[in-house]
Formats: sequence, C-alpha cells, structure tokens
Amino acid sequence: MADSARAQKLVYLVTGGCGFLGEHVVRMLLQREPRLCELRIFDLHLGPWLDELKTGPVRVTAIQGDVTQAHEVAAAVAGTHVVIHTAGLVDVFGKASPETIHEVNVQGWPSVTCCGSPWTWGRKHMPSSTFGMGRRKKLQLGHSPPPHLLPSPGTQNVIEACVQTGTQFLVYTSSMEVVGPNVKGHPFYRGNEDTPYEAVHRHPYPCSKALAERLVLEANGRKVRGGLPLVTCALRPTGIYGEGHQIMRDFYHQGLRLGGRLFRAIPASVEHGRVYVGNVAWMHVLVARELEQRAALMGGQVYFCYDKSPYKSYEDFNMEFLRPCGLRLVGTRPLLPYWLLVFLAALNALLQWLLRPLLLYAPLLNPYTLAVANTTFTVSTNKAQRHFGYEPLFSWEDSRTRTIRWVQGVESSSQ
Ligand SMILES: NC(=O)C1=CN([C@@H]2O[C@H](COP(=O)(O)OP(=O)(O)OC[C@H]3O[C@@H](n4cnc5c(N)ncnc54)[C@H](O)[C@@H]3O)[C@@H](O)[C@H]2O)C=CC1
Ligand SMILES: CC(C)[C@@H](O)CC[C@@H](C)[C@H]1CC[C@H]2[C@@H]3[C@H](O)CC4=CC(=O)CC[C@]4(C)[C@H]3CC[C@]12C
Repeated sequence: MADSARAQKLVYLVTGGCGFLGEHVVRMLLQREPRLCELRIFDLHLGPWLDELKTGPVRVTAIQGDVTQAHEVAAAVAGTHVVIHTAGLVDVFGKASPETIHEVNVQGWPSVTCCGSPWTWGRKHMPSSTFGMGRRKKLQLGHSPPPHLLPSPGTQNVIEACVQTGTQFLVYTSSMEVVGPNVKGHPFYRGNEDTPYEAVHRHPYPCSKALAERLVLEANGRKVRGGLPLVTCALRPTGIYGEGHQIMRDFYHQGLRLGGRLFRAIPASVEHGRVYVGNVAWMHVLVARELEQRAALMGGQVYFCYDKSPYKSYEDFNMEFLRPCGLRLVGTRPLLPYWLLVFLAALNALLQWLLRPLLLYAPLLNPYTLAVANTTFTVSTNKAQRHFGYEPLFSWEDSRTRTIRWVQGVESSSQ
C-alpha cells in the first residue's frame, strides 16, 4: 500500500464475513486494526448482527453478493487495500453438489478436477511436494481451459478482482484438508508446512480447497492495476471450534436427543488438531497487517493455523465443552466394531441418495466423516511465529470457557 494509503487509513474486505469464522474476523478487525477506515463485509447471507457494528468509528459496509458472480466481486473489491477471503462452501455432509462446491470454492469449470476420480485434474495425484511446501509453483494444470473460458469461478473471481481493481493484498482461508487426511488414511502426526505427505484427495471439499489454495499462491507476484505486485498467502486452520460452530451445536442437540449421552465411535488414540476461532481470526488480522512490510518473506506462503488447544480425538475434544453442559460420552472405546461403522456410514450415504428427491438427509456419520475422524491429523510448527510473530491471542483455558459459555446458551437460544 502506498504511504498515502496508510495515512488515509485502510479499506478491508472480508468475503464470507457473516460465517462462523468470518464474523469473528470482522469483529477482531474492528477491535484490533486501528488503521481501518472502512470494513466491507461480502456474503451471500447477511446477518442482522451487522447493524450493531454501524455505530462505531469505522464505516461498516454490508454487501450481499455471490463470489461466483465476477461483477459483484469486482464491485466489492474495487478501492480496497486488503481482501480476506473466507467465503466458501464448507460441506462434507453431502448438502451441496460437488459442482456447487467447486463453483463457490474454486471455479465453475465442470471438468475442473483434483485427483483420482471425476475430480481428477491433470496428474492423478498431487504429492505433498505440491502442497506441503507452500512455495510458488507453476500450476501444473491438466486439460484446463484458458481462464477467460472458465464460467463464473469463485476464488478465481476474487483473484481477478484484485488484479483488475488494483488491490495488492489477498489473504485466503485455506484448510488443513488441503494436506489431509488423504484418501489412504495416512496419519499426519505433529506435521508442519514442509512435512512430506501424499496429499491425495477424492472428496469435493478438500479437492476444492486444494485447487483454490494453489490458484491463490500461484497468483502471488502478478501485477495488479497500477503495476504493483499482488501479494497473497494462505492460512490452513485445523478443525475450528468456538462460538458459532454449527457442528458442535449438532453434537449437542444429538446428545440431548439421546438422553444426555453420546456414544463413542472413534478410538481415543486418534488425535485431531483443533483451533479456537478467535485465534484463527487473530492470525488473519495479523497476516493482513504484516503482509505489506514482509511481502518478500510471506508472499506465496502457506501457514498452518493452530493454537495450544490439546490434541485429542475429535469426540473427546468436543466433550471438553459438552460435558460441562451435561452430556457424557459412553464407552472408553468405540461401542461398535469399525466394520459396522463403515456399513452404517455407507447406509447413510445410500439413504441420502435415495431420499434426495424428497428431503435432505445429511447425518454426521458418512464415509468421509468417518474416515477423517479415524485418521490422526495434528500439526506442530512455528512458521507463523517466525514469519510474522503469531502467538495465540486466547489461551486454551479462555477458549474453552468461552466455548462452554456459548454451548450453554445454545439451548436457551433455540427454545
Ligand atoms: N470450520 C472449520 O473447521 C474450518 C473452516 N475452514 C475454512 O474457513 C472458511 C470459513 O469457514 P466456516 O466459517 O466454517 O464456514 P461458514 O459456512 O460458517 O461460513 C462461510 C460463509 O461463506 C458464505 N458463502 C458461501 N457461499 C458463498 C458465495 N457463493 N458467495 C458469497 N458468500 C458465500 C456463507 O454464507 C457463510 O457466511 C472456509 O473457507 C473454510 O473452508 C478451514 C479450516 C477449518
Ligand atoms: C460420527 C462420528 C464418526 C463423528 O466422530 C464424526 C466427526 C466429524 C463430523 C468431524 C471429524 C473431523 C471433522 C473435520 C476436521 O475438523 C477438518 C475440517 C476442516 C475444514 O476445513 C472443514 C471442516 C472439517 C472437514 C471437519 C468437519 C467435521 C469432521 C469431519
């Protein structure tokens, strides 16, 4: 950003700003980015809570729009200094079609693919050297059409809007899923951004995140309008928890329906990394602030996003918040044999397919969620700390207390 821009104060845009993570990013920016003069919030669905933000010193502009519509994105991006792109379809439950997931998260080309199935794009497998290093690599595309033939892409629209309108800084919310767990169920134990790992995916969600991340990293260095280089980077949060987490709410309601009990399906030994939403928001604010001064170091890089939340199985970790709210996890080991869980997951997938013409049946248990939950995935890295001084803003104790307080309010808010 030119010196005059810094003096004039800055304009930020948050896509997906009304989502679970997006709302926390919006609130964190208003609390901890003193250079803001305008904050634009771009989302398909605007929340009523936005109105309360319009009384402060920062101009808050709510924009109802669709990232798959290039003209809407360009209008929202024009005049901004930083774009934080969190908008996306976070669906591993079969609620949206693979095409829709790709259209929103990446781009709309139906033949856009990622790996060894209908979603294979170019080479069958993209080994970890592609994703693990985070260095800029020429996007090795298969038979992809030229960009101008791509209909209404999602993340691609955001990139092109930055280039066309002259916005120089783009922070992308990627995901641990870009790396794994992979289709082979290989564990990723205390890995970092450079840990070799065969990042092979078949599910549309991780495929779309992996492709979008590569598009963002590949765009680093492109000249934007005015001749300055675009500076991009991608953050890879592990499983995010905290106030507003819909899946936690679903587990809580499931436990209430089952008489205050949840039944263990995953061995306690399978560890999953989790990160508090406030710390994810804080990392986004920090990266957006430091990207200008440290463009040479941070541009084109990926950073895992995690904090000091304990490594536990997904279910045991959830019980840190659900147990104080009256639920208990039955079984010290899975109550059902794995083969039966696989069968039940497959049955759920079949039922979803059969019932789709009538209703959306999207239970927590499906072949993908079972496989992911059953595969250890934890990260341990100090790359974000080394590159831009990231330290979690919220301790584990504070994150836990805030989340418990929110879960306790879930029941009353739904009554
Ligand atoms: N929830 C998690 O555990 C993790 C999420 N992430 C990433 O963080 C980002 C935010 O995720 P969440 O907050 O959990 O999801 P969310 O579903 O709560 O929020 C996504 C937001 O994007 C908006 N959106 C969806 N399609 C849109 C479109 N076509 N145009 C404009 N806005 C659109 C939605 O309305 C929503 O407000 C996503 O990119 C996701 O991949 C990454 C790691 C973990
Ligand atoms: C029904 C049981 C098998 C139960 O244990 C299933 C849990 C399952 C719903 C979750 C287990 C792991 C979660 C995913 C993980 O945290 C990584 C993610 C990253 C994202 O970018 C989006 C969310 C998610 C895919 C997350 C979704 C829920 C799980 C699959």
